Amino acid sequence: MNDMDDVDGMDDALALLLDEGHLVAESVTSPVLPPVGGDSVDGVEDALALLKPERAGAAGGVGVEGVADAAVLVSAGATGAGAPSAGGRGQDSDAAEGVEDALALLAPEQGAETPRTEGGGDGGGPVGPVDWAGAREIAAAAGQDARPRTERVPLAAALGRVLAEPLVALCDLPSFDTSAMDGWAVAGPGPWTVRDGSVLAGRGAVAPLEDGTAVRIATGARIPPEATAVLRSEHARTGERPGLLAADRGLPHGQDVRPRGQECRTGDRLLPAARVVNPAVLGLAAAAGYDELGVVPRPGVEVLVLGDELLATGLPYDGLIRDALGPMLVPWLEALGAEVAAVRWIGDDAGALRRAVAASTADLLVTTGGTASGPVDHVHPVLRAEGAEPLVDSVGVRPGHPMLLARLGAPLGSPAGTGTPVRHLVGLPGNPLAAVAGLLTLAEPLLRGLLGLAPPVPHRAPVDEEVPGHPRDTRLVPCVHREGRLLPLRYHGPAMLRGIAAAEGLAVVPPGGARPGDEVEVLRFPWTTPG
Ligand SMILES: Nc1nc2c(c(=O)[nH]1)N[C@H]1C(S)=C(S)[C@@H](COP(=O)(O)OP(=O)(O)OC[C@H]3O[C@@H](n4cnc5c(N)ncnc54)[C@H](O)[C@@H]3O)O[C@H]1N2
Ligand code: MOO
Repeated sequence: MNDMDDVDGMDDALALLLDEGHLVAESVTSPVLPPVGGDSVDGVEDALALLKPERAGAAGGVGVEGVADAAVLVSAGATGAGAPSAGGRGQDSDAAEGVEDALALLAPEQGAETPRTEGGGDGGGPVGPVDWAGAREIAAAAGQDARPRTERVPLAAALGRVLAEPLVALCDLPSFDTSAMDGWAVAGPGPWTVRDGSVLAGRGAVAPLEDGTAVRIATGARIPPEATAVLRSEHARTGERPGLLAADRGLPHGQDVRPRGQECRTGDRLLPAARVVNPAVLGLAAAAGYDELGVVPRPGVEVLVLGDELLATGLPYDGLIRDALGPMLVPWLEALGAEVAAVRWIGDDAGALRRAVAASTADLLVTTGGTASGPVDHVHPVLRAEGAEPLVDSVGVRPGHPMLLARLGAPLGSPAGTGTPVRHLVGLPGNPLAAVAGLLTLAEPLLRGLLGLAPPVPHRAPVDEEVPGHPRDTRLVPCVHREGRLLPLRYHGPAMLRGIAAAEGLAVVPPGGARPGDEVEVLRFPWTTPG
């Protein structure tokens, strides 16, 4: 049992906070956490990242902790074969690879910056590894390159959509001179002779008001022609002389009259294109005469979930596990503005994957799993067979580095020639946190581009504590905000979901890590409010 569970009323997210920055050691050695066998490769890399300052002679305890962490990780991996809860088979080889990877990272030439490759590559060859920021730029540009389209939807269906064209006033606002208050419309200086009747909101034309006269008027009613001001009821004196109205203060010309066109004139641009329609925009559009709005069509997305090991329901058994990505990605993609047309469970069948890719008419295909080079990792071979153009093929980011982006040809059976829509495929790694990293690194900028949205203004915040980095790659770490500072969460291993489920976003930790107080970018989740 996790001792955190004992703390009554503790916020779920806070319960996941890292203690004293022991990101790596916590996930491997803590007696209250299950051992994490499969993460030993990443773990060793992370741990060795901690060694670097020590080797470079940096002062402080980080390097010392790093040494301990690295030793713990290597021994955990090496002895893991005998510990069923640590993953059982495969531990020895994981550990060996881990050590090799780790040693490779220590070599000076390996410590060099990941080369940043520009989009296009040399004659369509693999484009990668690309650094994290570069990958996002390529994805955004790929989306922006797609042909802009517009569809008209009724106002009630436009919430959350993106304006495809500027919102232009279809009428003056207000569309007639309007009384801003309940009281009397008056003509000229007082006192005024009161005319019979009342002018109410929503009524048709009213007779002109003669100089020296007044008529009762309601807020929102049309100002009678020739009226010069509105006298509020509470400022009026009546009864001093029958039928005569006076003001208890000066009444400037135009007082409490909203003149026609005060807010806008017909044809004025009220909002630029590419604004997300929120409830206030709907109100403005309605006031300005709109019954429907021209919005950018939601990019159509198909999700192809790969892997023979996946179950749709029930408890894991016999090496089978629950599909965590189908249930997570559909609403997440929709929150990013996509319309998910289908989720298909393809298994590890290369032929089925190729047929699904070839036939799909979606703007974006998102695959999960199968991005690496294992015996049943079919994404790369299928893309090659389909003649797809790789735009990004692996990214300098942890987790998620095998993620990829490719431009696809026309769907099967589509007429040759003009009008062929551009289709893209984002390949997400199978490990769930790695898949989220791919979603936010490649799919989100691509979708924003397809929607005509500019890249978001980066949100930055200082980290509350030391966050270890990878020596060459960016790290994406689940985090929460507390009092303006970012706290990284534990359970951040590539195969884990606990951290991300409690998180408000992913902290973008630069190569080498972040020191307490360093500002880092945060990729906020669509459902978290700015803070
Ligand atoms: N020789 C190497 N092997 C691996 C490398 C590498 O660099 N060299 N990278 C590792 C990393 S990092 C990742 S991430 C994975 C990426 O692998 P794939 O994209 O091919 O994913 P799979 O092998 O299909 O699955 C990985 C892992 O995730 C689980 N998974 C897959 N789909 C789901 C799902 N829908 N819901 C829940 N879990 C899922 C799957 O069972 C595996 O455990 O490759 C490493 N290997
Ligand atoms: O760490 Mo992998 O990069 O789990 O995606």
